[in-house]
Amino acid sequence: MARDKISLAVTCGEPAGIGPDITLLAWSARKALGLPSFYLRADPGFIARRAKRLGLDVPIQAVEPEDAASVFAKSLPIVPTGSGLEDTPGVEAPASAASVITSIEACVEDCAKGRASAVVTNPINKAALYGAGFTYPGHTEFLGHLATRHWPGASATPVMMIAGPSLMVVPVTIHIAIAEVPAALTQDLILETARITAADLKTRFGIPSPRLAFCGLNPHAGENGAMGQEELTVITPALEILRAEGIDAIGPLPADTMFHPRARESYDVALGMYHDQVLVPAKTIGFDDAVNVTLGLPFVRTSPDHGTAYGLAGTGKARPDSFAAALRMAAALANPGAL
Ligand SMILES: NC(=O)C1=CN([C@@H]2O[C@H](COP(=O)(O)OP(=O)(O)OC[C@H]3O[C@@H](n4cnc5c(N)ncnc54)[C@H](O)[C@@H]3O)[C@@H](O)[C@H]2O)C=CC1
Ligand SMILES: NCC(=O)COP(=O)(O)O
Repeated sequence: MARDKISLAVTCGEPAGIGPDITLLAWSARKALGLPSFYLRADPGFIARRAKRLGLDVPIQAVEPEDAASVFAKSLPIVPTGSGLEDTPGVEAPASAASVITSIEACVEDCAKGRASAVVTNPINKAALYGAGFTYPGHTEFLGHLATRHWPGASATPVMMIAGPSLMVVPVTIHIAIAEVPAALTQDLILETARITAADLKTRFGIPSPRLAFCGLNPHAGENGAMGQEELTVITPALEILRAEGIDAIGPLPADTMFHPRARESYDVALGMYHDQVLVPAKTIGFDDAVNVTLGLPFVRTSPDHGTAYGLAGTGKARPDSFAAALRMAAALANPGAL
């Protein structure tokens, strides 16, 4: 199939959250938002009920992935996936967990089979999925697993990046308790994360010599060991290895002073030692237009930078901006060199 006829595959996400809302709102404003063709893998009846609740006139058409592009201009293409879902905005329904997972699996398989150009995920309720036996901390880790299922032998180490117009960040440790961070922060993990980040910024984002700025772990980047040892024993030695490999590795820098506008001019991506260290500045600066993109996979995956926002589901108040940015970025990344 010609590449321009292949659509993006969008997952259902948590049915009680705002995923359905932002998908419907984005499709409704597809021209103004400059959106590429996409299809949703979900229960069409459920999506129609959410559209009605939101007062949106969205014609829905059940399709196969290959036909999505040809109907996208006139109707929202849905590939029926999973079981029928109740429309209960804001109310967790444990029974929907299997459909949420099936939708993610099916979208990745579409990519592997050349039926989709990239995967865009809607937000999931992580705790709800854990309750149903889901063993991965989040999409990022689950997608790494699915990559090994569908691309045997391909290198698949998922790295989370939140990319906004004025700040891109990567957390080295991701979804773990803060108490576990020091033990999880190894030289190998820093090296692997940095190498994948540098490689993907070159090949996918078109930055020929990416500048990677690393946060310290401790206040003042450890103040020469007075406020913690990890900068001296783990981070700095890793950065020396990266520099010897030709990677422009800056730091470790005190995290509290590296996100103001002038400081941000000195690097292309900031690597934090734990989730909130870099996701707080990234979402504070660019909540509406930043995109969560998984590096290190053999396929393209993006997502809005926000979660399920239960309080907004079904109200029409959720903003589709970050989701729209995720769709545009996925389409651009699926065509290497386009960004
Ligand atoms: N990629 C994913 O699947 C993600 C899933 N989550 C999950 O989402 C759930 C809720 O997490 P929270 O930390 O509360 O974050 P959240 O992003 O759902 O909400 C944080 C705040 O931002 C607002 N907000 C979020 N999206 C918005 C939008 N599109 N338009 C307007 N306002 C918006 C919410 O109303 C709330 O005030 C958790 O279960 C978490 O695991 C969180 C982040 C990413
Ligand atoms: N805070 C970002 C986040 O939780 C995204 O996780 P993932 O589900 O994309 O792995």
